[in-house]
Amino acid sequence: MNEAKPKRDPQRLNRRPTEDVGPPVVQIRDLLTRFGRTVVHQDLNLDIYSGEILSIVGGSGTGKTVLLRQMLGLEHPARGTVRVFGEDITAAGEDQLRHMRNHWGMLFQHGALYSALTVFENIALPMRELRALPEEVIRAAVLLKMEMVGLGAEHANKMPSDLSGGMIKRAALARALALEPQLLFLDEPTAGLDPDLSDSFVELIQTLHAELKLTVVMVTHDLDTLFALSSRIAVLADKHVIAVGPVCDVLKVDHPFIKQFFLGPRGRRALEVLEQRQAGQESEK
Ligand SMILES: Nc1ncnc2c1ncn2[C@@H]1O[C@H](COP(=O)(O)OP(=O)(O)OP(=O)(O)O)[C@@H](O)[C@H]1O
Repeated sequence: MNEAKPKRDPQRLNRRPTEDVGPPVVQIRDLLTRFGRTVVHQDLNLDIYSGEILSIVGGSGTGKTVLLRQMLGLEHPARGTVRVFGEDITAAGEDQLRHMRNHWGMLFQHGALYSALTVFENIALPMRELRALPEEVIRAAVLLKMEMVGLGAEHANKMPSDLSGGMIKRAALARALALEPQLLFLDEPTAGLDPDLSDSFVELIQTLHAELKLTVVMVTHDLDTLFALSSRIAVLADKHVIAVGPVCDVLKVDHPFIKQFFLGPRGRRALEVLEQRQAGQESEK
């Protein structure tokens, strides 16, 4: 069980999921992130294991997006290491990073699709950038990805501006899955979707996570999404990870952010939904 007080022992901070899941897919050690005089992360440690959905939560400006960008090698910390699949990406060159990114998928909240490209071309883009795949392979793969995310082939030649918000998310997810990544990064995946679309997108992520055996790293403010998807939650506060674990463990940590975020009216409502869903699953067994 993690405690709220800052501590130096990364192993205690990063208790693994109960089953043996091998070495971490992402391992962050002693991270220091600074912008000018502002320190965003200090002594931040985090391990993310194969096959889990790890959600990062924290107050506004606590450095969730920056942390995600550091895992992608898009930003570099002032100190510390970020290893992805064992490679220290803080020390990797651009060529190596480009190669490594072929094993990751990313779904960003903004700029999800290129507005000047059709849905087909958007999803094909990562495959074309490899410059190694014949056109018929790309075509078949794009249509397969579209099917996987529930987008019919009739949408292939549409422009993003012709799609609904939910369809844009699905197309962006298809593009994130284009190169069959083992690791998927999601930044606010359900932001901007109404509750029904949000629920169906969460179900889609659940299905793909199970079928493709993905490891997922997600940043979200949405408690329903968080509770529905997360294997574990990492809470960012006081410049580092103050708690990480399954939601039931994190809720026991005595920290003002955790109380306010999870145990306010919205948090309680989302927890009730989670408990009802779990009770339903138990009675189905
Ligand atoms: N390129 C940059 N230059 C200067 N400051 C930056 C830069 N990028 C991020 N910051 C600062 O770092 C802090 C963390 O930013 P970040 O966007 O990661 O927060 P966040 O936790 O994702 O917040 P939110 O939940 O509001 O999206 C903020 O104070 C932000 O202003």
